[in-house]
Formats: sequence, structure tokens, C-alpha cells
Amino acid sequence: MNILRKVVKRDIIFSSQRKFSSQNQPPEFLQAYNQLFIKSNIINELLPKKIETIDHLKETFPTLLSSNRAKEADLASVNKGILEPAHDLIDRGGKRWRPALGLILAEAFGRDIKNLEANKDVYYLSGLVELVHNGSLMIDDLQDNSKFRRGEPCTYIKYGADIASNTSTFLYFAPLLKIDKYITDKKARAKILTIFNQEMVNLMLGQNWDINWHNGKVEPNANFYHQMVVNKTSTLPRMNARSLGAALRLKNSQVVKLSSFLNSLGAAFQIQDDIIALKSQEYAQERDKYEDIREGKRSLVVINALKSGKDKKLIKEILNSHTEDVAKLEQAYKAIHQNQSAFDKADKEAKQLVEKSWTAINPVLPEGDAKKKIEELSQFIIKRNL
Ligand SMILES: CC(C)=CCC/C(C)=C/COP(=O)(O)OP(=O)(O)O
Repeated sequence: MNILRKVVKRDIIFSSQRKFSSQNQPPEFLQAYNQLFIKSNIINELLPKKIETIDHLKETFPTLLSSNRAKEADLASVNKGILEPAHDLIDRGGKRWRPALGLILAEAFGRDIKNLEANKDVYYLSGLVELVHNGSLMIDDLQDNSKFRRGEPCTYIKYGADIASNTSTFLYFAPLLKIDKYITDKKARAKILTIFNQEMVNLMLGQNWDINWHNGKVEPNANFYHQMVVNKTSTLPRMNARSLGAALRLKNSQVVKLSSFLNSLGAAFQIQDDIIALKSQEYAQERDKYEDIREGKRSLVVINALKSGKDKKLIKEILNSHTEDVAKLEQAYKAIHQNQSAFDKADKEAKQLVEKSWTAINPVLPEGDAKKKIEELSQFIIKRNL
């Protein structure tokens, strides 16, 4: 298949420009938080779009070793090999609910988030998580053999697997170089570094389960699935909330509740994301309706369909074959769609998880506007169709 054929118009930055159907619009305030996030310029501060001079290179990566003789360096390769592919993916936008949620949570705990100068720590933590998230998507697309990300060919297709895998890892570590500048309290900084390390290990354990299952090595049950998603999907928003807990000096009991909220919300997000990948017209336009079937992904819908219903053997065979044959992909697609109860059960589970997440956080969130926004954002996560 000519993958460029399917490329749709690039959607940049703002969630409201994405192709949501009218009933499932993201909350209006999400755009305002996205704009604040962009105005803070944190992404470019952590990762410039282009390195212009050798002094700029040394200033951006102060720990970079250079030989005493070096009066010049290959800046073009840094720009073309890392900064361009990274910003290409970042500038495609996405819903950006993770950084927005970080800002709203800080607001709920008393920060005036519109004051960018006074909240550099909060913006840094949202930027850190957004960069790591983009790095994880870049490598995830390579591991899943995906074709499109945010309406354009995946980074590894556009720039090569070598560039994509290196840039992805770079995005995990480079933002940490600047932590001293933004998190000035030593104790908070030490806590955040520990949290970062723990959650990055969790992220890769979660991803490992996902990979082994799409390879057909192990057939997961619903319990396995939940263990996978609280590590693969809930991890980065949880990392943000736990780090905010350190920066804002929240009580341990509050941080525990916040983590529990994000565990459930992240799981609901992933279940809904996978339902969308199989069902939504908008998704089919932006990516490819067979994407998850070709990957062999064991989403909750698929786990349900493999547990009960017709054509289990056929579905499993096609999932494990990673075929590009459209007739076969359509066969599996149809067989999964015939099992409406597999979708209904997953949908019910996502809704219950959002309710559960709300029960966890309701008592710890101070009453007010920010709390209402967090509730609205949680609802959007299960009602959206892209
Ligand atoms: C350590 C790594 C690489 C972690 C990946 C984290 C992650 C949530 C990837 C996207 O999930 P997905 O594959 O379920 O979503 P999509 O269908 O958008 O690719």
C-alpha cells in the first residue's frame, strides 16, 4: 500500500481543529490550557527547534563532551537527526490532555496557572511528560509497525528506524538535563528524579506486555490487561501528578489518591482509545481501520471477543499473522464487529473506571472551577471518538 496516499491534512496543535464529531467535542477549556502551554514556550526551552551555532549547542547540552580541538561540530546532523523529527511529531499536536491535566491539577491545588513566571515548575513537569510521551509514541509506532500518527506517516517511515529509535530515547532523557533550572527545591527535585525513574521502568514493563501479546506469545486475560494498562497508559499522567505532588508539597495521602485517580482514568482512556481504533470513522480517516488488527493488538474488546463468541480461532490466527492482506484483515474486522457484547463490555468497563477514578479523587480535590474541569475532562475521555 502506498502509505502516503492516505495522508490527510496535517492538524496542528489545537484540539478544536481536529475532526471531532459535534457531539463529542473536547471541552472548550482544553484549548485555553493548550494555548497557555504553548505560550510558556517550555517545549522549545527544553528542546530547541534548531541549533544555530556551536555555542548554542554547548549551551543547550552543557554536559556534551567536546574535544579541545573542536572549534566546529556537525550541527546539521543534530538538527536533521534529532530536532527535526522530534518537532515534526510534536507539532502535529494531538489532544494534549496530559499537559493540560497537569496544569488544571496544579490550579486545583491553588496555583494561578495563568502566571507563567510563577509556575515554571508546573509547566516544566507538563513539558517533560509531553516530550516523554512523544518519544514513547515514536518508538511505539516502530514496534507496532504502524503507518500513521496524527494524520501523517510515522516518524520511522519518514526518517528511518535508526533516527526514530535514537530520537525517541533522546526525548526520554534530554528534558531532565534542565531539571535544576525549573525545580529549584532540592528535596522536590530528588523526589521527582526517583518518580521519573520508577515510572519509566513501569512504562517499559507495560509496553513489554503489550508487545508480547501482539506477538501472540501469551494470550492475556482481563486481569493481565489491567496490569498492562496501569503501567503502559496511566504511567505518564501519574508521573506528572506524583511529581506535582513533590513540587506543590502535597500530602502523601493526597498523592496516593491522585495516583489512584490516574490509574483508573488512564485505563479508561486506553480502553476507549482501542474501541475508537476499531470503530470510529474519524480514526479510520486519520489512520487506518485495520491498524490494530495488523498489529495483533490484544485490546480489551479483542480479549472479550477471544473469550466468547464466534470465529475465535479465525480472529486469533489473523491477529497473529500480522498480515497486510486486506481481505484477511477485513475478515477479522468483521468477525470482531459481529461480537457486539465484546464492545459493550469494554465500553461499560471504561465508564465504570471513570466513575471509580472520580470516587478516588472527589474527596481530595478542593471544590471549585478546576475540579469541575477535571470532571469534564474525565468524561470527555470516554465520550470522544478520536
Ligand atoms: C515504552 C513505550 C514505547 C510505551 C508506549 C506507551 C503508549 C501509551 C503507546 C501508545 O499506545 P498504543 O500502542 O496502545 O496506542 P496507539 O494505537 O495510538 O499506537
